[in-house]
Amino acid sequence: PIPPRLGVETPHADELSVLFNESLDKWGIDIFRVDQLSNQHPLVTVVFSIFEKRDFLSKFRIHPSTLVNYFTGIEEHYKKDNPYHNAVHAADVTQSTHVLLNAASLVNVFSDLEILASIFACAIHDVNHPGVTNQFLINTENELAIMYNDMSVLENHHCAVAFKLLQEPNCNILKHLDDSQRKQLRKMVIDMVLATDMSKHMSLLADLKTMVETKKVAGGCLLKLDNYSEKMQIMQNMVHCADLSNPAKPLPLSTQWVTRVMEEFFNQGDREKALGLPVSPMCCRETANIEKSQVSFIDFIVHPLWEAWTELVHPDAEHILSTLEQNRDHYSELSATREAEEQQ
Ligand SMILES: COc1ccc(-c2ccn(C[C@@H](O)CN3CCOCC3)n2)cc1OC1CCCC1
Ligand SMILES: [Zn+2]
Repeated sequence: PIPPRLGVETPHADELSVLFNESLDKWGIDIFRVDQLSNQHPLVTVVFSIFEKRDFLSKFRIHPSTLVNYFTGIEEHYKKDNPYHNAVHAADVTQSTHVLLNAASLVNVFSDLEILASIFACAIHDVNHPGVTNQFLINTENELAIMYNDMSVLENHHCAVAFKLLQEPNCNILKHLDDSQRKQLRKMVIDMVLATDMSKHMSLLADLKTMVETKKVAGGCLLKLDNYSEKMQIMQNMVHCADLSNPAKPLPLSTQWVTRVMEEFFNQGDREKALGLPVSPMCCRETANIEKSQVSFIDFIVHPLWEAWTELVHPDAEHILSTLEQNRDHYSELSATREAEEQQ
């Protein structure tokens, strides 16, 4: 059976294809509207549409129904009752990376296989996320922490689940890649997904800054990426940027992500309290200052990363960095007024 266009059955197919025709390649597509219009299959439809746009079905000889089967399986393994780490987040990171890959200074930098690996890595990067942090799994001696010896527990799990699902019937989208391509793709996906572990953030950013410094000296061209590790560094930072892109999206989207992530963190805080464990930072619903936390998250983590990325792909990400800076000022003003109110 030929799968439906856009990869999903929905009464809103016309509206959804108009939305994709206008905004699939744009920073700031309303991914929450994609979730609604796709009958709650945001990841399948985003991946299907990107693969079609990039002609990956013919380039890699992927049958449409195999693509739909596999990413429907992946989507089902994203926990729907996670407020944040669910299939909408996966669709958001995937579509965001699709846009970043279109930067003029990245044209001809990546091969089709590297682009396939990046899109695939985003789609699966948080699959079967339990809605709690690595630290929580370690503190509660969760079976996943035991399985992965406390090392990048979530990220190892996401990768393993994704590759295991490839072995389900009619799900092997990599069937027609040759052995070398499949081995290369598997390594690239593992390298990118493991790099989404926030504990790797500082070293990833330091390497990116070094690369930007040397690139500036070498006359600003990115094309001279001759080894795997330099190319992978850029791909890892690109996916990490997309994973931390919520504060850099138009404000109406950014605020919805803040509400969702805080609800997930507060649920974790409730569980820590019930277990008599110390409540993790920003996870206590009674004391958290949401706006203030966003300002520090942006100032210490997100802005330094996007500043480095913007320099690397100059001038293609300027508008993203300025949106981030405007949003930061919005949260900062909000937190100042909230503090003033609390004084009265
Ligand atoms: C839109 O804002 C966010 C979007 C995504 C995230 C995010 C995703 C994964 N992580 C990694 C944490 O799961 C791991 N941390 C280790 C420290 O304890 C808290 C948990 N973080 C965080 C965001 O904001 C934070 C929550 C309040 C301000 C900062
Ligand atoms: Zn993520």
